[in-house]
Amino acid sequence: MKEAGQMQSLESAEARRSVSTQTGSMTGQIPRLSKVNLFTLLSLWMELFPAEAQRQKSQGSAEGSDGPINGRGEFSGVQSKSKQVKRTGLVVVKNMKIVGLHCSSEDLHAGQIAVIKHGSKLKNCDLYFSRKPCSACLKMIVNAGVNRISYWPADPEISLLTEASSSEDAKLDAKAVERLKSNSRAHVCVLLQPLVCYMVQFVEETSYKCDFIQKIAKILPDANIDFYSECKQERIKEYEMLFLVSNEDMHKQILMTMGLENLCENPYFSNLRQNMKDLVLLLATVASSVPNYKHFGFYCSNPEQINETHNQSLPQEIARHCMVQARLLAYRTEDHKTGVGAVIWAERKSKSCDGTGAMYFIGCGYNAFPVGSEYADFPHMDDKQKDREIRKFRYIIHAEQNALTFRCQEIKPEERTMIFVTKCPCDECVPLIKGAGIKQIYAGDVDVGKKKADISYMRFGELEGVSKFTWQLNPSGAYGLEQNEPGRREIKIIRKEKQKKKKIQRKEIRTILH
Ligand SMILES: O=c1ccn([C@H]2C[C@H](O)[C@@H](COP(=O)(O)OP(=O)(O)OP(=O)(O)O)O2)c(=O)[nH]1
Repeated sequence: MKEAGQMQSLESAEARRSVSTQTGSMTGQIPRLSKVNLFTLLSLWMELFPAEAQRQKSQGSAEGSDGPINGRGEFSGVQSKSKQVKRTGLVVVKNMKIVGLHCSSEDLHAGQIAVIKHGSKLKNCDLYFSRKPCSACLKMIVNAGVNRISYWPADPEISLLTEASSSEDAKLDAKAVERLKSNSRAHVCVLLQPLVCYMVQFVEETSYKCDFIQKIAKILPDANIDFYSECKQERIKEYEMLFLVSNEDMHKQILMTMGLENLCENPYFSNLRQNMKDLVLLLATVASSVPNYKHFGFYCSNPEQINETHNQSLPQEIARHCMVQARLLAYRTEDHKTGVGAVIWAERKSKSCDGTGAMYFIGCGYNAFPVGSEYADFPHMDDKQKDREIRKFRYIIHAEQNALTFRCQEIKPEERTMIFVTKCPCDECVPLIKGAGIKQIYAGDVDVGKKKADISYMRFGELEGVSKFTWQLNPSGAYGLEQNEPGRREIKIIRKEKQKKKKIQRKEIRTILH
């Protein structure tokens, strides 16, 4: 209870720090995602990590409609019926910082993976599960001395949503979990906070306006303007099926079997379901802001680099997945105008035991004022403010800088380490990223080449030795657009303009040097 109290007071302090906006949002306030909700959303998002699905797909292990791969070749969240094991996402948090993002694999549950990866370092950590863990995971986690275990209150890891014959084991497991819970020091709880006012509208507005959607709208002006809403509706349906229990009575049954009788009465039950629905809607909205649309993706603009294996990009599905994580992180920003999120992943040479293929988490961050500072300690204004002294730029720590500073793993030179940033890295961050040994950058390119009064984005375009994958229409042209299609024409024009700009820049440099 004490810990829950601490968390509440921390969150309400954060709510007080939300500041009035210059951008004229309808509320006059920029809402921020609470840390509790962010961790919860990331745990759901990890449940959807595509790497394992890909591996299984390539091994041809799809098992029809009940198997892990659904008709669209996507992970449906359900593993084989006989095993009754659901795929689970997990976020490990230490001192309010994310130190691990995991998801279950064919062989291991997310909780078991956390024990393998962190060992005794799990002591005093807070764990956020996308499903209530089973007894096999809980006994090890409790034994490691974790502080809190929070879980998404739908169908647990050992499914209670199955036929009576096989649910006997599931019920026994739920009982064992309750027994472990009552004898453990760790606080095992459902930790969903209602979203702050206007959060959903704010996320909708900013997702639609984000670079990725706007670039599609710009390059393919003839594209169905509703593609974003269509994509969002699809995501909402998909995630509701995965993360909510549609039948209220069945949901109550599950909650009762999981020891949550106190949540089965109204208004608690309806509040719980509403909070769950809001978070699912938010996740779907953010996910559709980096859409799987036509031939858009993260591509290298330099055609000479494309064929070198070192520079090869991740499968688009995984790149998009990591960028959505970065976009979720951006909703924690302390900059009331521009939110930026960054997440760093690395890839081992061989596949690992968890559900992320060979990938593992290095660190993440968002743009914020120095740790421990209070609202009004530092200036918040942008470069439209005449008085340079009260501009934010010299004080705010960038998303990439926080991700690098608070990383929980070393960056190894022999491994492919990748950073996903929601915005083009600025001139302060580019040399940091390169110097840290990061091999690939996935980003938008909206401000590339811009020099603003206090911040500039000149170095990203010129950066060498680090592969850059920006959000664009597949430049290989292998997507079969007609030559006279507007998208193709636009690309050619943009490329020519870029080349012209580069030529002018080079000329300018030469004149300065002489
Ligand atoms: O690599 C970067 C670059 C910037 N930022 C953050 C710092 C600052 O909080 C904000 C600056 O954003 P921008 O360049 O868009 O300036 P603005 O004044 O916020 O907006 P604009 O000039 O586009 O109106 O983004 C990062 O986190 N990483």
